[in-house]
Amino acid sequence: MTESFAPGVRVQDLTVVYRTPMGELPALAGVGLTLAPGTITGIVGESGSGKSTLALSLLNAVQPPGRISGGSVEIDGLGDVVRLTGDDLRRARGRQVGYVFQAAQNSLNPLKTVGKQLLDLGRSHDVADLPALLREARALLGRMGLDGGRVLDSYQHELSGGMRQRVGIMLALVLNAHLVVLDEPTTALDMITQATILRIVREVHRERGLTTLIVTHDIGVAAEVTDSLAVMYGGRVVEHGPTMEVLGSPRHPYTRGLIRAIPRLSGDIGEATALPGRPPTLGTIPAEGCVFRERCPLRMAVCDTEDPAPAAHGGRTVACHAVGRPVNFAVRKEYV
Ligand SMILES: Nc1ncnc2c1ncn2[C@@H]1O[C@H](COP(=O)(O)OP(=O)(O)OP(=O)(O)O)[C@@H](O)[C@H]1O
Repeated sequence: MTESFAPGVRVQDLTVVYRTPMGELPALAGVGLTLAPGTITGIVGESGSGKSTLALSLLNAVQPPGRISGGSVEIDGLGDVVRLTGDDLRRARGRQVGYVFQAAQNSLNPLKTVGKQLLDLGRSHDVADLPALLREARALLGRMGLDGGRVLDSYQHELSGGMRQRVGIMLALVLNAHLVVLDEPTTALDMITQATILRIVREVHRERGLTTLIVTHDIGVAAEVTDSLAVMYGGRVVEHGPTMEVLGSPRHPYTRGLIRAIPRLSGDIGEATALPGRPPTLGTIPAEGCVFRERCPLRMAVCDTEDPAPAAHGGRTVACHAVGRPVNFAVRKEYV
């Protein structure tokens, strides 16, 4: 890959199942998602909606008891990563796809300093100039407000959760990958540090011409950094489009509910309305019909039997039977 190559990513019909006592159950069911080259895409949704599973699939890194049972993940310059195996897959991870997993704070090796682990990473990817790699790591850590030299000489237990998280972000960026996947990159951080990290993620994204995917629980984080936003529910992408459009005029009833549930900084906390009910688990995702119908104020008869396919509505895709159809006014009035 060349220096300025931001890859596009096309996830098509992706299904991932986990083995459970009830048999193999889908955590992702026929997911489609396109990441345009050079953009930052956010994935939001409640716990268990499949965000991390989708992020892992971009690296073909779903671990047993899970497996990708269908579909493809085409990354420009790499091909379908679902088909990559062995050395090709190992080389792609880190070098072409940089990633920070959700548990990044705990994923360092406790027996080696950060610097030693960085050198191991460099060697495993055949980096010829290891001193340059160390310099780059120190510079990235410095930008994130840390003393790079000190951090590289430290063991995991000598670093706070927030420092380890920043080490994780450094490791995702240091090999100069052009597709970067960040799963909850700022959860362990206080508000000020979170803002700093997000600014750096955005700056590095722009400077290097990356394609970036950020998984987050936090719609505020998504609003701040992403160009495009995918909303997940029950293993489906229910709405996807430009972030400001999705947040400014959400169309899927789940997206609306999520946004109404956010307490505003200014104004009455009572204005936030919790979404009634709970998200489904693998065992309770309905086998047919719309996965959101139990909590949906726009439920219609068809929702019980047909899983709505994502359909284009302007620059957006929305998977809902009620969107784009005339809806019973009494229901709408109560809901809007
Ligand atoms: N190792 C596993 N074994 C069985 N089920 C799993 C496993 N990992 C995830 N799941 C299930 O798959 C579904 C999707 O999980 P996933 O972690 O992708 O969701 P998520 O949206 O990232 O949630 P969170 O925000 O809590 O991380 C959930 O129902 C989860 O319980």
